[in-house]
Amino acid sequence: MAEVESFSSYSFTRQPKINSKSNVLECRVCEDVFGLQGDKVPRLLYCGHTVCHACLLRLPLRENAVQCPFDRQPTPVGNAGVWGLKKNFALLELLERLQYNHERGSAYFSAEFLEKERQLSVQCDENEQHIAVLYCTVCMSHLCEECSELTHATRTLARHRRVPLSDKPREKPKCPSHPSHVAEFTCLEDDCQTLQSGPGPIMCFICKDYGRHKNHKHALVEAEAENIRVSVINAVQHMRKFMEDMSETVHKLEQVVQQLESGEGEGEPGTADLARIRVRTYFQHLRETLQLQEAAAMTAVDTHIRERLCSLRQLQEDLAASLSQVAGVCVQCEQTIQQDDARVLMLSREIKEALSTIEKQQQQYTELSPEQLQPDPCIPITFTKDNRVHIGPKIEMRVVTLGLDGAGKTSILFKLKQNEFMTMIPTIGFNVETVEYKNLKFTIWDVGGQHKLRPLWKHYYLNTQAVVFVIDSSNRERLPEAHSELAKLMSEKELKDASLLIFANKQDIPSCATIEELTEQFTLYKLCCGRSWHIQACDAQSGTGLHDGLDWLSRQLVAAGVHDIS
Ligand SMILES: Nc1nc2c(ncn2[C@@H]2O[C@H](COP(=O)(O)OP(=O)(O)OP(=O)(O)O)[C@@H](O)[C@H]2O)c(=O)[nH]1
Ligand SMILES: [Mg+2]
Repeated sequence: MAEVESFSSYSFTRQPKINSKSNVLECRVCEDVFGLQGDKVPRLLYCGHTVCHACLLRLPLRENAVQCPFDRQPTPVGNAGVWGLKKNFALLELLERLQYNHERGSAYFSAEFLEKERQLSVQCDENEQHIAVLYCTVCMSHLCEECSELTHATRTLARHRRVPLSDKPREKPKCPSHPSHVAEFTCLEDDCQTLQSGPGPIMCFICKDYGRHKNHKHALVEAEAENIRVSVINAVQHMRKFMEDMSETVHKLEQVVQQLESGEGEGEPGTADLARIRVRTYFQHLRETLQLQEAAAMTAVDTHIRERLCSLRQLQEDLAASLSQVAGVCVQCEQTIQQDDARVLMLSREIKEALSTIEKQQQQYTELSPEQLQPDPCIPITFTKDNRVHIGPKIEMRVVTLGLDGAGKTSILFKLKQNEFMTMIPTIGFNVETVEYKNLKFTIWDVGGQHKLRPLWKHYYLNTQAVVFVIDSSNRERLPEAHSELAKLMSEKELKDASLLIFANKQDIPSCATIEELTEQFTLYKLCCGRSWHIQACDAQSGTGLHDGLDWLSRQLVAAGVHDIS
């Protein structure tokens, strides 16, 4: 007994190790801690429950058997009575180990441990200003360290078993219908479980075997509560994991905010500043490039003006000289006709020479260009997409028309040039025409598309600003062939900067492939990735769509587009 005492009434200053196990080391009938020998030795019943020797002695014998106080299962005892029942050796071993540890125990409750107990925020029963950390299982009072020492100072009270607050023994519930009995069971029937009013699902053995829960499914209160605890612990673990994840995200957010605002290290710019710097640098570069382009454009215009003024002044001077010469000859002629006959004859040779010079000058005058004869002070300016300036009435564009034989290339060219649709013969070699449209002058090279002529296409690539690829949309069988030729063109280095206009021709023929079908079949978005391209439905017979195609082409060359300029 002395051993048990020394084990159960340890000071609050000891480690909680033994204590935290003590609830499994108590006899659940008398709530005294089991002993290694004597009255408190734990003995096993047939049903598996363990009861101390003293409590077993108090149980009534029925037909030479003791009934388990928990589940009323009988355990036969022989002539030796309860002395003959087996000791619970596993428990004894555990007890021994704990006791050994305890006797060796030099450790004390750590400040950290006491702080944990304080966090339960239970008031000390002796002094309401204090926070309890212990529970006296005899006085059933909650105590702080100080009050525990003060109130349990006497020799008898010092033996009271005090456990950390978190190890306070759980109270056994009483049966609501039979308050003198412990409610050991809980009913598992749905109706009893969900019952809001009334006695509820917990019950004693009387209710279970004879009363309102007779034949109901049931479980031990302890086991069921343990199940609930396990599921709550799982839920808590789940929540902790959730909290960890959230904290991690919050931490990441913090880091990102910091990196955005102030960068990785001391004095380093954050990503926000870096983005601003990039924008500023980009526009600074753009301004510098624009300034250079503006200067180049200005130089081009100044040169044009200077040359123009120079030639105008030269013409002015030439004409003024001719004018005075003609006027002089006129005067000379008028004076000559006033002279007498002999003098007129003498001067005739001189007059003839003067008139012949004037005739030559007149001839030169008639040979002057319309611009020289009808000078226009306007300076027509067009800006190209790369911000170059074009001075003159028409901006020129070099275009090559390619596609399979019979696609309608020549038909399109002649429709654009002469607005005529003629039955064409296959092109052997090429046709070249200039087509003027708004303020553009297209030089269009139409190259024969027959298989044997295709190796010659490459000779037309140099300096080509745009490729017009013509497809016969009505000939579905040849679409794969057209696709393969277009794919080859797209891989040509010399054409890498050229714009691509695809004319989906012969749209007048029913059942021809639509723009959407061709875009998909030719995988145009992939094939023409990184290049300016456009697919235009058209038919060379009526001319529908052809000018839309030219408009698109002009927009690839001219900055503001022909609509804005013309
Ligand atoms: N219905 C219809 N027929 C067209 C159209 N365009 C061209 N054609 C006809 O298609 C045939 C071939 O036209 P071409 O212009 O010679 O074809 P191409 O692409 O120049 O052929 P090659 O010179 O051999 O490369 C001719 O009979 C044209 O009349 C169109 O839009 N609709
Ligand atoms: Mg042709």
